Amino acid sequence: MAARGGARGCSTLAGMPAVNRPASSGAPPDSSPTLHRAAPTGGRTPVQEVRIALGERSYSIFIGSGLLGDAACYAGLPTASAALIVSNTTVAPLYAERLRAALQGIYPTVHWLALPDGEQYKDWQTLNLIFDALLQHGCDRKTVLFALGGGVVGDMTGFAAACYMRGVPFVQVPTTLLAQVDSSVGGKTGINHPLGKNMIGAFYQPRRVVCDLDTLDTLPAREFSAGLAEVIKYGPIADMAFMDWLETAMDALRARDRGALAHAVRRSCEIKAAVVGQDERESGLRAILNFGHTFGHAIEAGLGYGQWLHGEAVGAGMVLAAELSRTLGLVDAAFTARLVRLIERAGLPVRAPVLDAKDNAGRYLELMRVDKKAEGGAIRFVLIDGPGRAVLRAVPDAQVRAVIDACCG
Ligand SMILES: NC(=O)c1ccc[n+]([C@@H]2O[C@H](COP(=O)([O-])OP(=O)(O)OC[C@H]3O[C@@H](n4cnc5c(N)ncnc54)[C@H](O)[C@@H]3O)[C@@H](O)[C@H]2O)c1
Ligand SMILES: O=C(O)C(=O)C[C@@H](O)[C@H](O)[C@H](O)COP(=O)(O)O
Ligand SMILES: [Zn+2]
Repeated sequence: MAARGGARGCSTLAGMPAVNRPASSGAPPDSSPTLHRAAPTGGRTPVQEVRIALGERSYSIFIGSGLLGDAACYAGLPTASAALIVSNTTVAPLYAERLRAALQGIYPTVHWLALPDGEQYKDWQTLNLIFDALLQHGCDRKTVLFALGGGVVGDMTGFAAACYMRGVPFVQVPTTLLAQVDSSVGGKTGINHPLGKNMIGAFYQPRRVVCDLDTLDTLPAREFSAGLAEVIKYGPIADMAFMDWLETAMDALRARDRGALAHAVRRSCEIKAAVVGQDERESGLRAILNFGHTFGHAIEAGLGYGQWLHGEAVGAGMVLAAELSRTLGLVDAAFTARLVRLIERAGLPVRAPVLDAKDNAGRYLELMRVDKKAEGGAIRFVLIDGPGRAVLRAVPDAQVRAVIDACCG
């Protein structure tokens, strides 16, 4: 499929069997260990493994309870004389010691670094702290980086790994819901620019992803809701059965029920793995993962990074993108109402903020013109082309303006 402007049905996962079969099938063998665990005890969920099939860059995503401190999760990774755990000032005190203890039998030296916490620090200056630490510790080109934290730490650590000595291995240990269901998987790494979100970066895959569901217990409710936005995203773009399930499981998810969480993280990772496995560098299909993001990134940059959380901006952005799809006749009002209700039930804002009191729509359009999906000055939106199907399409400014005017503030 080619996600190019205009035509219906050009960017869809519907009917693509790869999305519905476990991503583990067909993956080439690698050095990932198989985690053998006894039946769950003491409320623990069994360990699940999702494979992302990218030829020699294939890797496993482990999902379960108590994984962070389990050395078995890190067996079979590249050998090195040192590892560097990159975290932040909030997550490091909670979890860095547990990860360090698990890694100390594997790497002779385990260094760690805590970056300042916040989206506003996803920039060059903070990225440079990782290079400073690597050089000050005399880290060589085999050093393995471990990203311990949310999407900000993960995106920056991955980018640092892509750049340091032109590439060192890295592992994602995501501790937010958003990072477990989305940012730790698929190899998009990078930093923000004041003029545009994630504008500087690289596609660079981790060697493994270890999702410890227990870490979500300490996540603030607002951050948890933000993560739910990226979970909800997978329904309208790829899997309406998952959206049905989310409608029944939303209360359990928000109560952080382990079983519900395990299913949400696994299914999200399966869908993302299937998409990325077909289009690693976003030449087409992968753009569907950007549903809600064209508007969402404008909100983040327009308000100033960190004012609205990424997931909050994506939640309101999905409402705008769904409404745009409706005005173009791609979905009906019942579908958009259903999606808006689900986003609301996740504890997310459904009305986008006003970015400019004088010309709000003009400001949105200005910010969206730098979106990475734009071509020749035309902004291209991920639209819902019938429930469970997404399409990438340029839309005339006047229609975008009308939706912004109707849905903001
Ligand atoms: N690479 C990708 O494919 C991709 C996908 C989606 C989002 N992203 C990026 O991810 C970022 C958002 O990630 P995020 O939502 O994880 O935000 P985040 O990394 O800022 O983490 C959210 C907050 O929760 C704290 N935190 C993390 N884990 C915790 C825990 N277990 N207990 C208590 N506090 C914890 C963090 O310190 C932070 O304050 C954005 O920069 C976004 O652009 C990237
Ligand atoms: O993995 C992808 O592809 C995504 O689009 C996932 C998004 O949730 C994520 O926010 C991503 O970082 C956005 O990518 P960008 O290329 O629009 O910056
Ligand atoms: Zn996102």
